[in-house]
Amino acid sequence: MSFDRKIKIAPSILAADFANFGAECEAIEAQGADWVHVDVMDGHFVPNITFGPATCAAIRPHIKGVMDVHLMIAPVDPYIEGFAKAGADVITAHAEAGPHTHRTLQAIRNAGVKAGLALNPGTPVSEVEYHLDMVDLICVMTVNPGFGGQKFIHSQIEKVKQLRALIGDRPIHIEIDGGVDPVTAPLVAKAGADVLVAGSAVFKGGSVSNPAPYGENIRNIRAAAEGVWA
Ligand SMILES: O=C(CO)[C@@H](O)[C@H](O)COP(=O)(O)O
Repeated sequence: MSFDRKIKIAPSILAADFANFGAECEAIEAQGADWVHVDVMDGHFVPNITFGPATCAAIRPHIKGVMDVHLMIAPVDPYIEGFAKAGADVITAHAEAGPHTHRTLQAIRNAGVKAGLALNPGTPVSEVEYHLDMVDLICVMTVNPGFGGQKFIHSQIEKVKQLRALIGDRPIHIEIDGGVDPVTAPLVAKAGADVLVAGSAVFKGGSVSNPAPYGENIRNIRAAAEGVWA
């Protein structure tokens, strides 16, 4: 997985057909998705339950590109190895998931996977300051984690700007997760984000048997985000 700062669209399969994940992953990649974002929730760290490493392993053969696994679970450390073995390219843990973030990031990298750190909307940028040498991605939650289809929290744009200034030239992705659509994508792209996770705004109007809307939705988000540099 090489590093670049081009806009990458990462559809969240939280908004996909849960009975058809493999075909959904193939459909979004065929329609232009750059990464596939996989939301793992435990009903404890967040008030929703999705799936675990077995589901990730099952969908892995259906993903040609990057499998971006977002762990909304606590504790997180006992499960890192399982998600790495399931074929994750990136594993993102939450700064709020436990007291030993540095150890968690070490464990992710030791498992041979790129390490991501997610910040809830109320968590300040200073939380990542002493982890910059340990992260490949910082995920700014622009909704409270747990559910798709929520409203984008605008206060997080300032956080993205602060992060961009803090990161400087380091090869660290800034990922945005929650409420991303063609209206909010340019706001976060301008602030310095490069990976845009979008669930409802990608999957709306389409299906495995009618995937063209996925392509149109992805193109619209990408064009809106890239438009800020035009
Ligand atoms: O992690 C989460 C929610 O916890 C996100 O990945 C959402 O699934 C994004 O969904 P939309 O806001 O784009 O519908």
